[in-house]
Amino acid sequence: MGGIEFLKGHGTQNDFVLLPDPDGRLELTEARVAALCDRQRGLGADGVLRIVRSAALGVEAEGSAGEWFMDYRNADGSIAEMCGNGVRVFVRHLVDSGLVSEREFVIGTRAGDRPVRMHADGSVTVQMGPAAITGTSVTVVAGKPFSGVAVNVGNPHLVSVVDDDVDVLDLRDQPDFDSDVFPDGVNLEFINLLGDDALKMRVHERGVGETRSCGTGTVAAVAAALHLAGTDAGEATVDIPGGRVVVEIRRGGSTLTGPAEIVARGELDEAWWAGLG
Ligand SMILES: N[C@@H](CCC[C@H](N)C(=O)O)C(=O)O
Repeated sequence: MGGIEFLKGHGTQNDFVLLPDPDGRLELTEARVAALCDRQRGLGADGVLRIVRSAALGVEAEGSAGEWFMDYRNADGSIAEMCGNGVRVFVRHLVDSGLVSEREFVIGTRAGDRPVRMHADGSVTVQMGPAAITGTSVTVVAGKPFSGVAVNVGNPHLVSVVDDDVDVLDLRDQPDFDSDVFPDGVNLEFINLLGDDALKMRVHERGVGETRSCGTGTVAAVAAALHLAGTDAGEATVDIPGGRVVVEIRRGGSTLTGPAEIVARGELDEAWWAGLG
């Protein structure tokens, strides 16, 4: 008997295990996701993208106009609303594998439907919805406080402008944050402003740790930078350790454009999977 099909992909080095599950048959427990993402005892990834038809998901995908739904999980097994880099990789797979024949379509996510467009070079533009400024808060990295702008892009972010080069921050441990402001946890972005239309960013993701990129984080970062400059519309490149993306913010909406790569495919061992429970 064959194993369970998987693919491995990344968007600006934010990497994912993709699990094609059109009919929603896989039992994706927290333990299975955490084992798959473990870089020593599993395949290794920042998260899992389950590729499931909206119709097979029932209530969770109710009202989605998308044929396909991105069921995203963080590396620790927790469920998150949205993943900007993940959507691009998800789209790349759907188009490359022929599951979708158009270049423009809609993906269902827990944060709502996301219209997408795949370009000739394989890069993808995602309409990310509104990036809502929700207040301010403080995070503490290695004993040093950084004030930031809270932004909701379907999932929660706190963006701090840093005077020193973001490269010097030690993000190995979970930075402290105010759990009264972020009861469900938060993604923490640290940015350098490189001019009016360019940022450099590092990120500590909720449910993962430091990653080499976070798509929703880049949208939050540009929205916060514009907000601090007294405006709510503009475009910027964001350099993250894993590459570069382009973000556009406009009133009530935003777009994220960047690369997406599929790098491997194979089968999980069924006995290993079953043993994880
Ligand atoms: N890497 C993602 C964000 C994934 C979810 C995040 N860790 C959360 O818990 O909200 C992205 O590219 O947006």
